[in-house]
Amino acid sequence: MQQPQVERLELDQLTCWRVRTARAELLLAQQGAQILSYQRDGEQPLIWLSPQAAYQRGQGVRGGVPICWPWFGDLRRNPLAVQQQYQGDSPAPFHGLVRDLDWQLLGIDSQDGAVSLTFAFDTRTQPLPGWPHAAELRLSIRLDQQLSLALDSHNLGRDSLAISQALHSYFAVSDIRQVRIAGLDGCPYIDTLQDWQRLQQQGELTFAGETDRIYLDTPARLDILDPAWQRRIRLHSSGTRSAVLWNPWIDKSQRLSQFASDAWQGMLCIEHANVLDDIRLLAPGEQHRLELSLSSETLKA
Ligand SMILES: O=P(O)(O)OC[C@H]1O[C@@H](O)[C@H](O)[C@@H](O)[C@@H]1O
Repeated sequence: MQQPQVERLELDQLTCWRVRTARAELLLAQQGAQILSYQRDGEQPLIWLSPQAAYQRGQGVRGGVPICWPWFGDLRRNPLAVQQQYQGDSPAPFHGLVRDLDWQLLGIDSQDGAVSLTFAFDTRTQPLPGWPHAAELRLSIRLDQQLSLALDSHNLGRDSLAISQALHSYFAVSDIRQVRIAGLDGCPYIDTLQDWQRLQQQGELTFAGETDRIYLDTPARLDILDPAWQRRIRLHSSGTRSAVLWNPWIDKSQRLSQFASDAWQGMLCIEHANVLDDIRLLAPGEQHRLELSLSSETLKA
């Protein structure tokens, strides 16, 4: 069996690792413990990375799997318990505080053709501006036949802690107008583009315009069906009952950083989350694990 290889490299200002196994390649950055890309041999990329991506310190990279924590999106749209944890004077950054900071690499382990990497972010040694709470975040990444991520949030303080979060995964697709998402039928969702109305999904989700929705009561399994690439991407999750489905479409693409004006056609985000009714309240000492694993198979016509 070909032994996995892990190579450290600098992409412009960022320290990154390229992991190669017998069947796949993964690229990740220390900043934000961000997966940047994932491609299985003989297939199109599974995780999308913008060709316009910039590798600059203090700036999130467009694409991959950014981690949104300790809140998701606009803090003002979060439940009060999450908002109250932030005491900063400056406006709260979108998607939390850790996506453009360096995490610590705790270790790389290679066994039986699989590679595991663990990153940590400890607010006791790296205090977050405006967020005076003791917590440790850990991201465990495992690359074998599939890609598995586990994000652990551990409350190390004396008071309970309210967090919202997401694994903001960007997926590569042939053409957004032709893909379907299975598994959401019957789920309630908030359409953030229609005054945050609460609606209900009927059947599979397809895309015909800008989409920015928060799905609730989501199941453990979602599938991306991509007939033009004859591919089904399977997403298995646990510790999450909410997911954000996002595609910027034409107009919003013009306003996004590190994003070509036609890039919306080849990507979509499914962000496994803990948001709105699904935020987590951690008692002192309590931990929460959010898990996601990704695999793919041929989609028969
Ligand atoms: O440009 P950012 O901060 O990475 O955010 C990208 C998108 O992230 C999604 O999670 C939001 O639902 C969108 O509204 C937002 O545009």
